[in-house]
Amino acid sequence: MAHMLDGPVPDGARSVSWPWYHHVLTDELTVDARALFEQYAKVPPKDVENHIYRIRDKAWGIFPWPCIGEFWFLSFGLAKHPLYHNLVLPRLKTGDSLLDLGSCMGQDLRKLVFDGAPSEKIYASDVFPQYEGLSYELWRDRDTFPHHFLADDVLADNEDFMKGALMTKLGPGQTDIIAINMFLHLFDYENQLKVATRIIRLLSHRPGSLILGSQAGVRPPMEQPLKPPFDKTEDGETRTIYRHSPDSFIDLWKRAGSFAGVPIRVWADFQIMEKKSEQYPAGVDTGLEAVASKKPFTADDLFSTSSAKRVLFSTEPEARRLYFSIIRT
Ligand SMILES: C[S@@+](CC[C@H](N)C(=O)[O-])C[C@H]1O[C@@H](n2cnc3c(N)ncnc32)[C@H](O)[C@@H]1O
Repeated sequence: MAHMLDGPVPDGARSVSWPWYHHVLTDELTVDARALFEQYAKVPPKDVENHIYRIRDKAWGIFPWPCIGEFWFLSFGLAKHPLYHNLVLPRLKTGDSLLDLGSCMGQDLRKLVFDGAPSEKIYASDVFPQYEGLSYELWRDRDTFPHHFLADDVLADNEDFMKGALMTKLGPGQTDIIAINMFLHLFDYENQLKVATRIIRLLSHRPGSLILGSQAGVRPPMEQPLKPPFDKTEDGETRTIYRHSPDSFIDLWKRAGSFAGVPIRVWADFQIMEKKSEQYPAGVDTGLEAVASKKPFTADDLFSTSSAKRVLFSTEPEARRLYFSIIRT
């Protein structure tokens, strides 16, 4: 099955004329994002924008992902997940390990460390090995951030995947938390199932181990052709991706759980709004305090009470951000 990384990058794909290459920062550099550059990366305030433009253009030269062109890497997707503060951070502080799969510029891991997570057991993995060096350049932490980058291709054939860095350096059944942000939606259905099954195999055998993230979603779920110039392979084969609704996403993971022979519970829902300031309309009980007061946070909190769900709202049919958690039971 053809996918985006099959074959050479099409001619002109790195042109800065594509609409997903934004020439200037507008509201992407939030106060929170700026804080990370100034306080974590120690970039002088007046240099922050130019620092971002310079490294963003290097990343565009590696591969012209929309998340690079649109400065999505400044939005720290993991930190917006409803379980970030209540579950992910506390568990890392008590010794859990975390893998960021499809880590790109490594921003979610730096945000975790900035928010107090220890860095010893956090790992990044991406198909492009160049992101390791570029992340150090962006975050200026080569001497302090662990060199835990595993270059690997989650779509590799079985033999190569078994010999790859994820399986040999990290190993099956080892990782307590696996973050996949803006990742699975890059693939067609068949490849999503293959990758989801591999992710479940990487997950720790301990009940409560967690896979979480967010990605683009749509209702009803559908296969979509990729946008030009990635819509066709050199041989003229059409490239497609699969966009999920919460229900189809849950079904995908249940199938992957059965393939892997691992018991899991899956939760997925759309979130109405992207911007934090708009997320919780006045008067809405977010449920976060109720969640925070519960120790320990259990799988039941996520699935059978409304606590996590109350921060999220299913909405009308259209493209939305889909948030999800998969817990090993
Ligand atoms: C859209 S970016 C998202 C990056 C980041 N997680 C975020 O939320 O901004 C997807 C990432 O997945 C990586 N990726 C794509 N195909 C992959 C594959 N077959 N194996 C491993 N990583 C892959 C890309 O290189 C890219 O860094």
